[in-house]
Amino acid sequence: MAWIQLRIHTHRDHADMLGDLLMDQGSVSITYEDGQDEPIFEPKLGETPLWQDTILIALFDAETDLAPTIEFLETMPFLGKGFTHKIEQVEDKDWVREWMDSFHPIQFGQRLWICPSWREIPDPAAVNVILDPGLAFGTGTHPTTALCLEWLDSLDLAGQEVIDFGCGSGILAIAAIKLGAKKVTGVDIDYQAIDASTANAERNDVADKLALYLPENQPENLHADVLVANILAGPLKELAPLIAEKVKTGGKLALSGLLQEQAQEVSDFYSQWFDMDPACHKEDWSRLSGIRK
Ligand SMILES: C[S@@+](CC[C@H](N)C(=O)[O-])C[C@H]1O[C@@H](n2cnc3c(N)ncnc32)[C@H](O)[C@@H]1O
Repeated sequence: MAWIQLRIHTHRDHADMLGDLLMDQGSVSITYEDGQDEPIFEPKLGETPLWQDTILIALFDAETDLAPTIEFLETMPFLGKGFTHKIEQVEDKDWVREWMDSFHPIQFGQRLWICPSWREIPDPAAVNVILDPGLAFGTGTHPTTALCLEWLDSLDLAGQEVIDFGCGSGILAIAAIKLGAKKVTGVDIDYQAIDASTANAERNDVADKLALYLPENQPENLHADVLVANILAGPLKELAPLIAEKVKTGGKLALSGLLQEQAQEVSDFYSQWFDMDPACHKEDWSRLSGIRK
């Protein structure tokens, strides 16, 4: 089945209402895109913020005559006569296949691979984490995850206790276990991340070494040899005393989720507790690392 889509530039204050109107007009799905370059990095739980300049895309069955819908929208005061819009044909595809085709095994550092379950493992003798994209963040394709995976691969984790703060899909926690960690604790504010990490750990046969907590349930006196936190600059600064307290003297720390321009400030802040290394960068993102004083 083929489709047509109607693209309309709108303001975030009108986007939801416009979406509802278009669903009433027979649209089968509504999607929102950034109309400018205004990144939204990490919305709070339960929030779905939109961009000031939002592009709304309404999908319709290809047989739909959109003329009455356009006429109707022209009566809306926030759009008006001759409002800017575009109608596009969308060729039908096997979207699941298309999506699956875009994920491939990726190598991080010397030993570690992240492999989608539907792909052949390129190097069965390597350290392989089987992981499919899901609702929680963390497939390995984002530079911040990649920087943390490369850092974990560079360590000798045999027998070490590790904390993964902001565990998302569990990708870093599971990689740490497969790289030799004795025990890993994953913490996340999002219960979907806890569920995803549990399922991914089970699939990788490492669930017995992974303990997962929402922050309010994490054990007191949780201490580790290695702590990795891929969150964002703001929370990393807020959480700094708590993070520092969890790392044993001489223990190792990696922080990511930082934009390059934020790295120096966060590094300076953490140097109260850690001897910090120079930052590593990938695309616009940075990773900091250090040793607990
Ligand atoms: C960028 S994702 C990282 C996921 C995964 N560790 C990775 O490297 O791909 C950040 C995760 O941190 C979680 N998070 C954000 N703020 C947090 C906080 N204050 N405490 C614990 N987790 C937090 C989010 O829910 C999200 O799952």
